Amino acid sequence: MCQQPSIPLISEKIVFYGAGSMAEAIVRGMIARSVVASDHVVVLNRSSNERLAELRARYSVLASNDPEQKTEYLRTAPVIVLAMKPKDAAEALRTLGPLLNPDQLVISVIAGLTIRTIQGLLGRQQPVVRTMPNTSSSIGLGATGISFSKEVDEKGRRLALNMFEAVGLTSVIDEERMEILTGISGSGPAYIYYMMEAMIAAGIRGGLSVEQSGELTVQTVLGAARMVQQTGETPAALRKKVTSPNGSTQAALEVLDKGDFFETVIAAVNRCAERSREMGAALEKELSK
Ligand SMILES: NC(=O)C1=CN([C@@H]2O[C@H](COP(=O)(O)OP(=O)(O)OC[C@H]3O[C@@H](n4cnc5c(N)ncnc54)[C@H](OP(=O)(O)O)[C@@H]3O)[C@@H](O)[C@H]2O)C=CC1
Ligand SMILES: O=C(O)[C@@H]1CCC=N1
Repeated sequence: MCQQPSIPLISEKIVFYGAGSMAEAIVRGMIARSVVASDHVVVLNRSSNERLAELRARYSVLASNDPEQKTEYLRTAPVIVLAMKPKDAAEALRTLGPLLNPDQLVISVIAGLTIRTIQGLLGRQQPVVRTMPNTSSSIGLGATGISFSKEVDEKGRRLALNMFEAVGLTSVIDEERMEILTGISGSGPAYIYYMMEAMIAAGIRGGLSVEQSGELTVQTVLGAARMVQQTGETPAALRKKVTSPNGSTQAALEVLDKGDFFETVIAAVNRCAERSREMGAALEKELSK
């Protein structure tokens, strides 16, 4: 694993095929860290011109919905990032396949979609990088799992790593582990936000102002994560330091345990992984159509 090393400038043109939250998070993170010039980033979507205008205004990237120009970008870009929803991926890949030449690197951020299915839908053994980033990439604090198809050469590996190292931590993993990684870090921000929503609501119900409860919760989550990172102590050891025998924290944790908090979180992570597999299986079925 590595985080925020000095990243060389990426000189290749990168086309984002899909221009939603995840594409924007990566674009924003890369541009904020100046690892790519904005005129080397192209964003394409299916139909929303307003969205493309928004991204153009925010990041000075290139964007187009003109069918001929779209085709030209896809035909020539050294790197194409697949960033549409799983339900839209099959059609997009079938259209993309015939446009590609063998050197173009395809990087997917799509949950569940396997390298085998991507190559099958493209109809060619394209070099493919399967990733699972998260939206914290937008502030350089992403966590991205990465797997490579055997066709990806050293230059392609380095390029993909540079992209995601620029926006946070990267972890190269066997593709079979991508679903469980999705359960931890791909979807993980949502669990933390949900926990924060509940803490903020509790504070407000107890009489704190919305601002007070929000600020205290954010600082608490930030401080807890930094403590784990900076002290090198385990979350369990740090938890014990907060928990005085028979004190208030112990009382709170007992309530969480009554709700089977620990096993519930594990079940949620596992269900996320299972759902990713289900989405992958649905896309794999597209191969026989
Ligand atoms: N959001 C997250 O936290 C994470 C998401 N992911 C993955 O990222 C992918 C995108 O998710 P997210 O950004 O949230 O989705 P969004 O709904 O925000 O964006 C989807 C984008 O895909 C575009 N699109 C749809 N069909 C096509 C097509 N045929 N050709 C080109 N573009 C198309 C849409 O364009 P239009 O608006 O014009 O229809 C839109 O710009 C998903 O596969 C998800 O699994 C991975 C990790 C984390
Ligand atoms: O919910 C989803 O399917 C995507 C994948 C990881 C985060 N969001």
